Amino acid sequence: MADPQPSAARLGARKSIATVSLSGPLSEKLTAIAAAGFDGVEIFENDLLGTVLSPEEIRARCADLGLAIDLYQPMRDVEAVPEDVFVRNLRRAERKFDVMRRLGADLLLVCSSVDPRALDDDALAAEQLHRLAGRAQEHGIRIAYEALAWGRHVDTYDHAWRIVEQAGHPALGTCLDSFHILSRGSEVSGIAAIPGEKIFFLQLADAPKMAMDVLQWSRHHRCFPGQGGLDVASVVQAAARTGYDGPLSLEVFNDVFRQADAARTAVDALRSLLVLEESAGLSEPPAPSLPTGFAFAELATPDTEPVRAVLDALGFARTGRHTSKPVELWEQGAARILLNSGAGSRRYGPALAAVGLETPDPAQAAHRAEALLAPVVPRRRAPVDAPLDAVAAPDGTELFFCRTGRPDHPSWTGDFEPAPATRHQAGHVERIDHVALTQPWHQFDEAVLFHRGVLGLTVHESLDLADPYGLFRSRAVAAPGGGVRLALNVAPGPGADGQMLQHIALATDDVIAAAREARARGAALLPIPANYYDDLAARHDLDPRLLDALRESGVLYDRDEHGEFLHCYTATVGRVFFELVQRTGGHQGYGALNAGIRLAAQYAHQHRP
Ligand SMILES: O=C(O)c1ccc(O)c(O)c1
Ligand SMILES: [Mg+2]
Repeated sequence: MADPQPSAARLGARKSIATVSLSGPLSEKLTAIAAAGFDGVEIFENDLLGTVLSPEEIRARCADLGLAIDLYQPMRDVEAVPEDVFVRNLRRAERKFDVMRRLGADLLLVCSSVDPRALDDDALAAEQLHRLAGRAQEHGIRIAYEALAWGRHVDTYDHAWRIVEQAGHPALGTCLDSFHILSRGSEVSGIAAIPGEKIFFLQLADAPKMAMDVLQWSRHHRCFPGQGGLDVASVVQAAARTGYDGPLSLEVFNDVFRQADAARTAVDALRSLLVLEESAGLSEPPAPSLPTGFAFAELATPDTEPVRAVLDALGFARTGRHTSKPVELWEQGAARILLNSGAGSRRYGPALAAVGLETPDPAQAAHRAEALLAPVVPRRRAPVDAPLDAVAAPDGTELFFCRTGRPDHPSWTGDFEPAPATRHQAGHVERIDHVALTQPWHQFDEAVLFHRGVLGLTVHESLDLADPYGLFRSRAVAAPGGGVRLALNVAPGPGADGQMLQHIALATDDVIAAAREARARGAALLPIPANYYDDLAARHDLDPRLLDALRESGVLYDRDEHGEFLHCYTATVGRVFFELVQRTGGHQGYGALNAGIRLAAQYAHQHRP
């Protein structure tokens, strides 16, 4: 769990979150929300109905935790109904006013009606909302009217605002919700027409672009800003320009977050608001110091022998030994692999434990990471070790901000002394091309936002990859220039052995030669089915000699408008495997088209008779 840093959260606007966004009982949600560093909450009615705490106890709990109750919600199906129905609605409202008095809440969200009895009559809607606001005012309560994207007659924010304007009551304003606005494709420029003091509340949610019914989309797939495909910052900016100075409040309905750990989700949520504020130009956290390359990848395993054998076959040589820890440095070209036998698990075998990122300004990168609530890795170093700043990514991988071999900064390589060389570096490997990290399924969105926000990496489109027992998502995050590329994959489900495999892709100048030589030196490379090459011949107009060479060396092939991508894989050791890749002509991909072949081949290899 991240160390909450409320001071960072308190910069900029006040920040709130709707209790519906998190898992668990209300009391645990409130604890998680406060621990992350939020200023306030929207209490969702269902959370109140389902708790044994009385409204007074919820009020006291929030006060103890330093949380304001910014909103109570929702009240549904109020407006534009026949008079007898409306009279009953007013009676319903009185019950809510009473609960709110006991809670100490003074803002009630009313969402546009989905009642089949509601009439398409703005004047009636305005008149009835005016009466409701009058009643509310007697209790010191204000009403924020929100257009649901699937409202029966009112489904856009500008329509809701027109009704609020027509009603003309001081206790009636509007609530803007970025999901409803952006899911309908509404122009955010219209927000400028609303006086800031009539925007009573601002709710924020993102969502991946999906072609589906908007109600289902909203109720299952909302995510925190920066995790989906909507331009939430444009809504924040537009609202800020009106003079709106209320809280930025997250309201996310999401099947995954409803199950995930609330404390962790709350930190993820607050991080999304911090990144959003920066994107909207409302705050300036320390700027990212964009990584330019990989300094190293560290594998942890008590039993190093199987990995040493693979590294040796790939042409790496052991060149150094840490002066105070059981860690070996293996090098080839600019690719550096650390083998740490003082960590890792005997049960699962070798695993990727850490990645070193070449960073122009490591201290700056660490300041940003801290400001964005990244858990800082405690320095467990010997007195002589170079000071290294590191943070833990959501999957536990430690990310070190490094400056290797520069005179202006201590280099981690200074902690290594020359080791008796195993052999000469002999392969075609030039550097680390990318690292693929498998994420637990319920932390995927968090991981994407973490790498984008904390490291400043660019997020590429989400892909669906098929393996024999599942379909899972994959998203690349990369630094401009491509010096650092990470592929984030969702762990396939339990049906696919549920393994959290990770891999290190090594850039070569000649992958076919590299594969042949690695095999000759005893590497087990992943066999690729002949059917793949028959199909490849049909898909691409390849030189028959190249096709033969690919087939013979087990190399996969992909191509885009920029160039080619040739790659092959070693067998898996523990939880890791290596990939050899060759890019030509500025190819930017990762061989996604071949991922299904690779996964099927890995499955077959693992279950070979
Ligand atoms: O899904 C809903 O019903 C719902 C309720 C209240 C909101 O503020 C909202 O945006 C959606
Ligand atoms: Mg809403």
